[in-house]
Amino acid sequence: MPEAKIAPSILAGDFANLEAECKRMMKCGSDWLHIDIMDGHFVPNLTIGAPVVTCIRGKLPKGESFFDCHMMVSDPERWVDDFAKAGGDLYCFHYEATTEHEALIDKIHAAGMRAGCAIKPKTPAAVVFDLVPKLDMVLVMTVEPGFGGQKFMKDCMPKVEELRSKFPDLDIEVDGGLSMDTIDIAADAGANVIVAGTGVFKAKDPKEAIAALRAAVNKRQLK
Ligand SMILES: O=C(CO)[C@@H](O)[C@H](O)COP(=O)(O)O
Repeated sequence: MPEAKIAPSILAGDFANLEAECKRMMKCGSDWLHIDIMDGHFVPNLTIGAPVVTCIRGKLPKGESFFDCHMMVSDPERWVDDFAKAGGDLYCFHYEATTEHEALIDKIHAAGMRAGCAIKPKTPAAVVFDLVPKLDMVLVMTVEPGFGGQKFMKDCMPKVEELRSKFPDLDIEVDGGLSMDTIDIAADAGANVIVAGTGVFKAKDPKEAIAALRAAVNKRQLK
């Protein structure tokens, strides 16, 4: 299983102070920054677009901070070049948002980013099996995408188990409701990239929370 990566979701941060919030998470030991892009169409919520990501990238140099862009958008092909220019490192589109998966992955790679594919809770893991050889990551959503602060859906774990047993070296990300209460279930299933918004930003000590999430994934790797 690849190494643990903890990716705080800045959706749970203070959007009026994004630079400070991102730097705070990096100082607290986060590996990646998870950036939730919502278009009000693919999901019933609106967040930020490439201009905001460009501004954050201006304050956090590439190479020192990894931007994991979760594209909850219809027509994900449309934004690839903008997010590459904005300084995105990983462009994770939703399987449900396109029919041209392979072409999109090629486009993301050609733009210089890693490619991820996310699946919603009701989408079976098998839809991505044939894409995995081309992908850098699969994201198994553990809530319906659209909002932070929702309850972790444990019944998505068989999909993580299925993916981990077929693809031991794949980065498998989980996102939604991850905290110290739920991390062991996700880590035992085989997830190694952990997105946590509320669980980190609202923790009494975010540094401790990040370290504890990482320790839970590492503990599973030793089993
Ligand atoms: O993509 C999403 C929601 O659609 C997530 O990234 C959430 O923003 C995670 O927030 P918490 O559930 O950890 O508060």
